[in-house]
Parts: sequence; C-alpha cells; structure tokens
Amino acid sequence: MAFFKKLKDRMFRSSSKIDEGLEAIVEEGGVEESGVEVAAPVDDVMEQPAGAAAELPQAVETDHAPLPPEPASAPRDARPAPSPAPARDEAARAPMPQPTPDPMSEPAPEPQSKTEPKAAPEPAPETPPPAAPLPMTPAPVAATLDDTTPKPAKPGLFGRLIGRGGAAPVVRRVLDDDMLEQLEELLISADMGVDTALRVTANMAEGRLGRKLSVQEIKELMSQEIARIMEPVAKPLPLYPRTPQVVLVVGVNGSGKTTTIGKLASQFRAAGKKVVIAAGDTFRAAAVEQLQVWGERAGVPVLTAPEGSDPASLAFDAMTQAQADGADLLLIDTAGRLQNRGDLMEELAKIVRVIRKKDPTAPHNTLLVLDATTGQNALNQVKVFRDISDVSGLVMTKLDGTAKGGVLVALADRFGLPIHAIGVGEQIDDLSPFDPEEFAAALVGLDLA
Ligand SMILES: Nc1nc2c(ncn2[C@@H]2O[C@H](COP(=O)(O)OP(=O)(O)OP(=O)(O)O)[C@@H](O)[C@H]2O)c(=O)[nH]1
Repeated sequence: MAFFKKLKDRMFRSSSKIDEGLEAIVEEGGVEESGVEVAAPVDDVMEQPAGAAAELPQAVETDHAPLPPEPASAPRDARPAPSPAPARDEAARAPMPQPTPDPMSEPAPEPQSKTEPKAAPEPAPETPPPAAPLPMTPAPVAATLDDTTPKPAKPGLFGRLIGRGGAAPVVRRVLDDDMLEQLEELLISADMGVDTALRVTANMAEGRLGRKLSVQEIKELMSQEIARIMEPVAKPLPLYPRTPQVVLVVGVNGSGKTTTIGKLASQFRAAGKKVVIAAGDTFRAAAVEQLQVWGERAGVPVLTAPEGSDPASLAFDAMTQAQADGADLLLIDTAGRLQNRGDLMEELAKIVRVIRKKDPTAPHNTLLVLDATTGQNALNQVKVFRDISDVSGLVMTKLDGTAKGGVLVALADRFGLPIHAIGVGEQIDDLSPFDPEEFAAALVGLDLA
C-alpha cells in the first residue's frame, strides 16, 4: 500500500481531472441529501445480495461484483457490449490474476520498496458496517479507523430525524443517459479514448440506470470497471530459466527507455541478479552517457561502442560478455528514431539476428517503453512498434505529472499486451509493478484504505 500513496500523489493530474469532473457532473443534476441519510439511500439504490455483508467495504479491494445486476434494466442499446466479464454474478467472475509484488518476475525477490505485499488481502477493517452496501460505502476510509481513533460524535435522535447531526450532506444524482454521456466525455478527456470510455460507462450502467449515486460511489464503480479491463494485462516481466535472459528495450526517443533500463537494472541487481547493459543507441552519445550514469548507480556494467557504430555488433559483444560472465540478464537499449521506420526496423531485425546466433531463443522479451504524456499517440506507437518488432510487453513511464493517465486503460483495452511496470518519477524506485486496482483507484482519485 506504500506505493499506492506515491502513485496516487503522483498521478494527481489525472485523478484531479476526473475528480473535479465528477464533482461537477454530480452537482449539476444532483440532489443534496443529509449525511445521516447516507446509509439509507445507498441501501435503497443498491440492494446487497444475501451473504455478501462480510466482504470488504473497499470497492477495489473487494472484487468486481459489487452490485447484482437488475435483469429488468438493460444497458443502453447504443452502447458497446460490456467487457468480457460483464456478469456481476459471483460465480461468473473470472479469477483475479495474481498481481505479483515483484515488478519483474517471480524468481527475483522484490527489490526495495516493491516488497510491499500488495497482493495479500487487506485485513478487513475492524468494523465493517454490515448494513453498508459493499463498494458503494460513502466513506470507505472511515471504515478503516481503528478503535482508538476518536470518532465523531453521533447525532442525537432529533438531529437524525431532521437530517442534521454533523455528517456532511451528500449530493447524489440519478444515473441516466445524460449523466452517462457526461461520464464518457470526462473519461475521454483523460485520454481513455472513445471506445474504452464507452465500455467503462456501459459496464457502470449495467443494472444501475435510475439509481442515485454520489461522487464517491461513482468513483468506486468507475475504478472497479477500469480495474476489470486492466486485470488481464497486469503481468510481471516473465523470467525464464535460461540465462542470460535478453530483454530488448524499444520505444521512441525520450519515452524513458534509458531511465527504465537503469531502474530495472538497479532493481534486479538489488534482487541479487547479475545484470549487463548494452548501450545500443549508438547514434546518440548523450543516451550512452546517460546509461553509463545509471549503470554506475546500479553497479551494473554498461557495454558501449563508438558513436555511429553498428548496434548489432555491440549487441553481439554484449551477449558474448553476458554469457562469459554468467549474467542472469542482458538489457539492450535501442535507438528510437521513428523518422525512418525502415532503417529502425532493419536495425532491430539485425540485432535480433545476431543475438540469435548466440541463443536462438533470444530475445526473451521485447519491452516497449511508452510515455504517458503523449496520450493517445501511445496507441500509434504500439501499432508501429508491433509492426517493426516483436513487442512482448509494455512499460508506461511518466504517469506522474500528466492528466493523460487514462491512455493506459485504452492500451489495455485495445491491445491486451502485458503491462509489466509503470514509471512515476525519475528516481530508481519510481518504477513499480503494475497493479490494476491501485492504478484504477489512483486514476479516479479514490483512496484505498
Ligand atoms: N517524470 C518522469 N520522468 C521520467 C520517467 N521516466 C523517464 N523520465 C524522464 O524522461 C526523460 C527521457 O528519458 P530517457 O530515459 O532518456 O528516454 P529515452 O527513451 O532513453 O530517450 P533517448 O535517450 O532520447 O533515446 C528523462 O529526462 C527522464 O528523466 C518517469 O517515469 N517520470
């Protein structure tokens, strides 16, 4: 959970955009209800299935089946079919993929702060309000207060009857087509793309049209639907028994390849792996120097070649050295000049050809590094790099400081490529395994207890 706080803080721009948008949408057509009435309306609008009361109150920690669909209320006709697992029914749910604490793989022990056991179920809050409907609890944080935490004074009977007594009033708005359209627009403005925004809102609407929802409830619902889309792609970088494992790192210039290689090298090194880096972008002296700095920081050798020399020949030498040294991992940086796609394709193909002379199964991973600040352009980059290389997984960088974090949802929805890790800063520990629930919560500005 430690990384979640960082993630949420750093994804401030994306989350505040959605946050502010939701406030405005609900305010626009909503009705204020007194705070003490909070539990009742939620019960009214979202009946809890029998036996579900013991589940955790936090939406994203709980599951993706918060609300039983109401068979009578179908999603809007014009909307796309809900995502592959639309049934909110417990039995119909696909099992959750296991978010691995280690960003990269099972064998490597989690380095540094990544040791946070994210996947472990959160201990249930001590006093989950049994009557509160699950993911729609208006104030999930409150449920996490322990017994020693001073609690706000309860309103008296009169106060409760007249709807006063300290609890803040909650504004709720009926979920209808107008509101859904506004929600779609909001998600599109966060770079989620039209198709994915439609899918998210269609799933949110399923069985819930006509219900009254607060901002908090919408956030919880939205975050569940986003996490549902992202779960299938949240996969750590696979590590194979064969060594050295070769990871080819591709992406346009400036996307964060060098920094990501540095962070990966450092984390693997900290996990006890022997790592070698090849500075394969031989056309940019600055890129090579930058890698050398990261290599020094991480205590990892960086193989370089004279400026303008053949990157394939460097890759071959690096492979030779990595084998001779008994390295576990060889990370190969590559150039990112898309201006001449044909040249880049040929360059990458040649690198692959030469390293296969040493190991016919290499490269074992081809990581595409994408810059979140490019928004929808990242989708084009995936298309291009899939054409010119055998992309096996993604790392998205610079999720800090951009309001375009929604693009990662679009990527997951559109391509289904594994997302191995995300970058939220320039420091070594600013690379984290991708956790869909934390990401979805941070994106919509939801607090996880
Ligand atoms: N805020 C932030 N900055 C990042 C992140 N990852 C990389 N950067 C910065 O983005 C800039 C470009 O990163 P590089 O690693 O040099 O990108 P590159 O793809 O290797 O680019 P070239 O060296 O031009 O090929 C640098 O200033 C990095 O510090 C991130 O997750 N968050």
